[in-house]
Amino acid sequence: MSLLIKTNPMQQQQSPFNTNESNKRVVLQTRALNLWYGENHALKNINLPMTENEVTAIIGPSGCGKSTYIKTLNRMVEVVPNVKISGEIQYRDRNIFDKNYLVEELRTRVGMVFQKPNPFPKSIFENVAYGPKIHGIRNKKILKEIVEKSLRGAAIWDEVKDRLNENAYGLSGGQQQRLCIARCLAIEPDVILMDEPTSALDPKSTLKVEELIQNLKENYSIVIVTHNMQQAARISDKTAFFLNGEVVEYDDTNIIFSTPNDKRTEDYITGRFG
Ligand SMILES: Nc1ncnc2c1ncn2[C@@H]1O[C@H](COP(=O)(O)OP(=O)(O)OP(=O)(O)O)[C@@H](O)[C@H]1O
Repeated sequence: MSLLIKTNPMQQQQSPFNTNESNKRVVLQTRALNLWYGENHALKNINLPMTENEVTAIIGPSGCGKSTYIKTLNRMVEVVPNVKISGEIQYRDRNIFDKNYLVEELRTRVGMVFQKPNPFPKSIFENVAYGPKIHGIRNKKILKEIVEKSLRGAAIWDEVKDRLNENAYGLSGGQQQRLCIARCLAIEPDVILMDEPTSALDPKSTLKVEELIQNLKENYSIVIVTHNMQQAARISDKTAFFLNGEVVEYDDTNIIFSTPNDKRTEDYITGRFG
């Protein structure tokens, strides 16, 4: 059967047929998750694993709950008034809703990169050093090392190494997004959540960030919300298709984009709706 959307052949080689590879550990496990904004039942009985050192794409039409779900994974969604949540999300061996699990602690492990690059109005250096400083690191030499390592990790070091003291607003949009990824790496997360990280970028910057995501999965587990089907097919290992607050289908990306189980998935990825 021919592929509906071209997927990355490397990923097909790594995980040819199924999602139940015993060698992949689950880093975040969602069980029976429901979320309401007031009366609006936005997430309905979500059960999803997020696998270690893989990219999981969350796809689906506007308003289906993608952003809500990803923001639930690091409890950002709870800043919205009148949010009610039931169910469980396990990060490694802990329930993230456990009263004894501090939100700040969770967010150092589960970092987030937003749709629009949002650097602070500070120097490039200070943007990256900000998180470590908040965590009490004051030693200049250590901070310098963290900043360099994080900028290298976000594939932007060579472009900014001679202008670390310049304001981050002077960078291009694509550079700003990679800087925000560096800022996220500086707190040494385990999981990186990305909410449409390339939607505000031009095609060239998008490609750079996509390449970066592919490299980052060696050391991190990544969850990415994207409206871009080609992007999901290119860079993710697993894909979850959301519709009306429910997960219609979750599987290896090459299966979702070639032989999906559910007609609604096929209709969506072939552009029949959404
Ligand atoms: N802060 C909020 N307060 C109340 N309702 C909200 C809030 N954010 C989202 N919703 C509602 O929750 C549902 C899911 O929205 P969400 O933003 O998660 O969808 P999405 O799939 O990310 O959409 P898009 O692709 O357009 O970003 C929608 O009905 C939306 O109106």
